[in-house]
Amino acid sequence: MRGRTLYEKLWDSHVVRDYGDGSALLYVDRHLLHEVSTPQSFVTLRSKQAAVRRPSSHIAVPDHAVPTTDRTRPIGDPMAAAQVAALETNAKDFGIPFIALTDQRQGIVHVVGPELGFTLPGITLGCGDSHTSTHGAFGALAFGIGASDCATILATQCIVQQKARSLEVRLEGTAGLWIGAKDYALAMIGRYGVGFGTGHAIEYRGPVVEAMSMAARMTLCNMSIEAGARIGMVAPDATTYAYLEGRPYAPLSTQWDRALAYWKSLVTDADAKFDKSIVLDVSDLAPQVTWGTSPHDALGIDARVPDPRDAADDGERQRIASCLDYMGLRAGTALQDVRIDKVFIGSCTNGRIEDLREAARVVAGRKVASGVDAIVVPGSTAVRRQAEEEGLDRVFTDAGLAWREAGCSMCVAMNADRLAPRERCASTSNRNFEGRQGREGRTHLMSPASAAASAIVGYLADVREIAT
Ligand SMILES: CC(C)[C@H](C(=O)O)[C@@H](O)C(=O)O
Ligand code: SF4
Repeated sequence: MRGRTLYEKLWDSHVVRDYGDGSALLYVDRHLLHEVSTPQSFVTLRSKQAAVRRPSSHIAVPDHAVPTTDRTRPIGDPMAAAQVAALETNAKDFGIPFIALTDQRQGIVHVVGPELGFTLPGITLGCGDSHTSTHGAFGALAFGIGASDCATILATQCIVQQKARSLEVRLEGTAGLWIGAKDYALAMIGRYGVGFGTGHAIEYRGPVVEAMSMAARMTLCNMSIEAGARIGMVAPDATTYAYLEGRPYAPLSTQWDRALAYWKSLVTDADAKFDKSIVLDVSDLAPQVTWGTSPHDALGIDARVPDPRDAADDGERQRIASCLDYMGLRAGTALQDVRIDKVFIGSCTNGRIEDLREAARVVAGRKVASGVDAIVVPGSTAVRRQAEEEGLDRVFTDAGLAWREAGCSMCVAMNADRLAPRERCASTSNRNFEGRQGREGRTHLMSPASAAASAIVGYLADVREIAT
């Protein structure tokens, strides 16, 4: 038998029934729920009078619509309050563990799962959220699902999935100072487009990935969906095990040893074949920033806003022109001459402690440019606490950035943190679609270091020029 990829191993070990047409019924080990994508799932469960088959394999946590200001008061926005209350009621009614807004474990699902050790190598993990690919950083088979799938998982612990093709993304070379996972992800999507991963499960490999922290691997896997891939993975290794050991949901003592022995088998065999392979050399990358309304619109910070007249075809010409119109940009403008109004540091892409440390190093001893409104929103309450222990909150507030409670916040503008029409934001999130951060808001995606540098300069900035 030919060797198998990591994806094939994870797939094979969860098949309950193979339908023989490329699809199979898969067992789902773990499932995360948030307040926005699940109300309908519970309506379905109730209407079918179905129970939750294995309540302990789920965790429900509010994150998308929650306020990032004072948590001691009730949620002011009636819709957000209703969503959070519904999640709590649904969780309680069906016996699912619920993490309340005031709980020390609260945060964005994709930050909380790994922190608790709920996300583990070798498991299947579903969540009604497209950025579930994040959890693949642990060598888990993790994918976003719809509301009806979520009801199916709750009731049966299984889901029908179409087997994906496999795509190897090899990262090679040595990156310059301040260049990291977010830059690699944006560069990859900038080069290959938002569709190159469609229908594929990505496995990130190569020396750059092996040297990455778990936080960086999560950033990379998180962005897979922006390349069209529902799944992004990294094979587990010593970095993964060190991260997980001792976490609340991770196996203990002899179970840990048995798990470790199994996890070590979760690598792509030397003679396995990927359906597609690409190599990205990170050596000469500049910090990446987007100029348009697709993550594909990524360029080095030393570039200029593209000119529609240089486009390869009519379709692209029109797309660039309409992006420039929406973004309020003129062709040929140096990206570093683009003035910003807001800065958002946070999200499930870049809201981890490592991201905040990186941003803090840039702003330490400096001041946010006048007229710029900058917020730092930790990805979880645990990240917030850790940052406070390290004094990062003071570094941020001394520099003039606001220090907030954990949640999705301005990544998706489902709470009060949003852009006013035509406001321009340097953002560490993952999507720059029209209206994503507020109606008519203009988003420029970048790394935490670049967003921090932009906050200081007041323009899209090259972090290499202001920090050492
Ligand atoms: C609201 C939620 C379902 C959505 C998603 O699926 O990803 C959100 O998290 C996002 O990032 O756009
Ligand atoms: S932080 Fe943004 S991308 Fe991540 S789950 Fe929340 S809304 Fe989605």
